[in-house]
Amino acid sequence: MKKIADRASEIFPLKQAPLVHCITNDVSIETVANTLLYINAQPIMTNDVREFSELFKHTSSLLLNLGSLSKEKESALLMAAKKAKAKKKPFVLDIVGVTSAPIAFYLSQQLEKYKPNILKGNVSELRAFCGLKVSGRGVDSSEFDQTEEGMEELVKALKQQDSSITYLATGKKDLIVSKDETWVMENGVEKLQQFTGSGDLLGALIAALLGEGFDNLSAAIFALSYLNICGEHANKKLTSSNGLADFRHETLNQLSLLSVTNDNWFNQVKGRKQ
Ligand SMILES: Nc1ncnc2c1ncn2[C@@H]1O[C@H](COP(=O)(O)OP(=O)(O)O)[C@@H](O)[C@H]1O
Ligand SMILES: Cc1ncsc1CCOP(=O)(O)O
Ligand SMILES: [Mg+2]
Repeated sequence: MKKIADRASEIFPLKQAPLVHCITNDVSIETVANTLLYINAQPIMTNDVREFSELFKHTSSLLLNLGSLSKEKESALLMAAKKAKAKKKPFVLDIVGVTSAPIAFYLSQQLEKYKPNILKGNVSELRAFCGLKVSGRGVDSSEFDQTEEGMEELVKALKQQDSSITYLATGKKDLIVSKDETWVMENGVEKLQQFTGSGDLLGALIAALLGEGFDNLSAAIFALSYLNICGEHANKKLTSSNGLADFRHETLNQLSLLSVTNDNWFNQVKGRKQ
């Protein structure tokens, strides 16, 4: 952790302004694009497969998000994943909604075969992905899926998935499972669950770090910790007259501020390797 912490102060804002191609959902698309700009990455939100050949010559990484699916988006997601594998372009797969959307679930299984660097979702989505019993519905996770036994069961199931992929399950505690290492991370505040797109923008942060050249595990740990510590700082700034929209606004503000005002932000990370 000490070695990682030494590098953390220099990560944000990103030095190389990676261009991140995002195929994401209609709900949080603007938040995702702005998130990338706030950390000095560049977003391009393109679903049109006719543009992919040219676009892939210029992009640093790719984000695929299964929220608000359509037939057209399904084809774009499959085509982008296929191209990413062929061109060795790093990509994140965010399996939004697989808990209760059978088409998204089937698509997540197909897309996994193209070997995303990171496959992420909330704890309920990752449980559904692994075929475990779930209480979560829609796109949100359930606290009943996050008991100690439930989390242990999920770690075991993730360890049996594809060992070339790093899996991230988010919630009160976050699990990162890669071939050789399992991490349990504990930053963040509950309010992060109460604005739509917090998971989606995390996917974009990870994709940006992959585009900047970070390895899978470092990209997951740095992006997750940065977002969650931004949320903690935002929460501290709120008074009783602030609502959840202010929390959202301040968390997004912190994406461009935290690294500048707290160059030792990584010392605030709570997490451990199992
Ligand atoms: N109860 C919680 N306490 C602290 N942090 C949380 C909590 N729930 C979610 N988070 C954090 O919020 C971010 C989004 O996670 P989550 O809400 O699980 O994703 P999604 O929006 O995809 O459902 C993650 O960084 C996660 O660690
Ligand atoms: C509400 C909603 N419906 C389809 S996609 C979406 C946004 C999901 O965002 P997140 O996964 O970050 O909660
Ligand atoms: Mg999500």
